[in-house]
Amino acid sequence: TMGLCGLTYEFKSASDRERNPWHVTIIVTRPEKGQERCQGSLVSPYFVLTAAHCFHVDDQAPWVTVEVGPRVQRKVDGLFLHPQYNLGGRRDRGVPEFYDYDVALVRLQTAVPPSPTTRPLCLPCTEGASRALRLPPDQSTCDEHRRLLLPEKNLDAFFVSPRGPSELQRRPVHLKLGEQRGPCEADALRAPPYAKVVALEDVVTPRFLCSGGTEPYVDPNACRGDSGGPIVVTWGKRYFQVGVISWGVLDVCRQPRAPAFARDFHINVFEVLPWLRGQLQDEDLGFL
Ligand SMILES: Cc1cc(Br)c(Nc2ncc[nH]2)c2c(Cl)c[nH]c12
Repeated sequence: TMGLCGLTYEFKSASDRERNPWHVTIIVTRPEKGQERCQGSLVSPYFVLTAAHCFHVDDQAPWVTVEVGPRVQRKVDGLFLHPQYNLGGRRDRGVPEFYDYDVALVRLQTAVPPSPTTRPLCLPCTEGASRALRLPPDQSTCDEHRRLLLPEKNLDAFFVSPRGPSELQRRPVHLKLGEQRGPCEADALRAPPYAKVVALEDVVTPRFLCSGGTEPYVDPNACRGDSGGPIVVTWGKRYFQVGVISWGVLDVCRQPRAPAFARDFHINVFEVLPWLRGQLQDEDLGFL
């Protein structure tokens, strides 16, 4: 059974890591090619969930390290990209970068034991999430988790951006799951790389959640370096992962006044559950 996922220390003097103990940074150092950074979330003692586009098909586990704390880097012994992720899969339709199924799991060489600064985020449709939602056994179904965690309306959520060596900043966003979903998704075609795309469905698939824009609130935008980080929703005092940051329309993350069509797209964790279940079957998470 999963320990206490999505639990934080939020007292006044708590550190950024005590408030976001699931947050990790992934560092890919390719021989003669420099470094690439992404964010990720601890989802079990051995596994980190991130974006598949953080890796190239020929990347190898020894080139990847996971920073679980300031100056604490862990080695990796496995990279598992979603089998349906294929960045070049729709070039024939004018889509230079196709981010469908943009998720990956990174296996650490040694387990990260739960501590005040390291603790997994709750994955929906697991026993740990049911306990964190305080659901009785008969209501502990994946459909019930989805109904509670992803209601069809504008939904408060947040992502975490590293700001400086050991500072983590929560950025509040609104997932457009109600009637604003259509307009949010439609802005995908304003992304310069998608100028030649004919049909919205060629870029935005049912796997995506959409955030950003200025209505009803001005949402911050993710930076490319935020890719792979979790989109988190709160239930009571516990935290759940509903998305993985994938891509955005404009790279305007540090500009204070982004245009209303600057949207960000995230992979919906509920849409990749069969893959998560398969990859994490030995992690004792108790998938429902
Ligand atoms: C967070 C994030 C990731 C990626 Br990958 C980007 N790259 C991109 N988006 C569309 C096509 N390519 C962007 C951009 Cl652009 C803004 N934010 C991004």
